Amino acid sequence: MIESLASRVIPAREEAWPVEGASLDLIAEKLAKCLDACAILLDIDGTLLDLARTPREVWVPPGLAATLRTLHERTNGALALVSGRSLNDIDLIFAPERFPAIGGHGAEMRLSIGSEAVATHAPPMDQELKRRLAAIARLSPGILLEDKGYSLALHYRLAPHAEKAIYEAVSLIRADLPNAPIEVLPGKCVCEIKPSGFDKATGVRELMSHEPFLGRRPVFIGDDVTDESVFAAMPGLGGIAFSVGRHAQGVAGQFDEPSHVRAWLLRLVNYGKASAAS
Ligand SMILES: O=P(O)(O)OC[C@H]1O[C@H](O[C@H]2O[C@H](CO)[C@@H](O)[C@H](O)[C@H]2O)[C@H](O)[C@@H](O)[C@@H]1O
Repeated sequence: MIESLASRVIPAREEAWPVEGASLDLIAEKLAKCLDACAILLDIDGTLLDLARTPREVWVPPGLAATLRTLHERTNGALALVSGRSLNDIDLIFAPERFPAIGGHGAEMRLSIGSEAVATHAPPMDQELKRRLAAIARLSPGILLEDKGYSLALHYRLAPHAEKAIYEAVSLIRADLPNAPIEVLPGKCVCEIKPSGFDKATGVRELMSHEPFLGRRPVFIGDDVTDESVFAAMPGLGGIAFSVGRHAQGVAGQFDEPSHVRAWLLRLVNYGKASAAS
């Protein structure tokens, strides 16, 4: 599957495709010339948006939605958000904008702004299991529950001392249910219990097998452990990846923080304008 997709990658004008070791600025300049052969894939929390104390407190800075909209147009619709959040949540954050997206770490996918989710890889989580996991929040004030329907996330950014106790409590519940098809996904101050069998990389591979993404070179930016599967998938898809806030295996470059990602995306848009005019 990976090979067949890679072999269908548009051999993007070689002079335009960024070379290894190039500066982020030069990469933006080169990518701007071949956006019609690229797919732009962007993680949300910690990549596009600054991290906030709680999931509800994130904020979309002025200009970001317009930048994403322009990139969506310049790639003929091949821009997608790739997130651990549910599609519903993504839409609330970016409202009134809507973008193609992979939600729930690959549980859900929407191929175009106007379409509904085309893939739902996860049935609702068993209610009894959810109740047991939710009770873990009683361990300490400050532990927040995020119910995504098919998964449950326990956030401890406001109760960092509770991290060990949360993971221990989750392990005990899992030990009780050795055959349950679930896995624990550690994120930034969050412990998520999700169905096994998919991740962001499976979501991205599936997305890239559909129009308008099919045959394009993906450019992915992500910050978290949960983005590493996508970093690893990029070479097989003929794409490149960038990390945020830390070095990661196999990435072509690193941004220090989300505001640098936003500024780089804006440069990409502006370089694109300049090359369209010349
Ligand atoms: O894949 P992403 O788009 O990066 O989403 C990952 C998780 O992001 C959210 O949690 C994280 O961001 C919150 C807001 O900044 C922060 O308070 C929390 O500590 C982080 O873990 C979201 O709530 C999760 O569902 C996503 O899986």
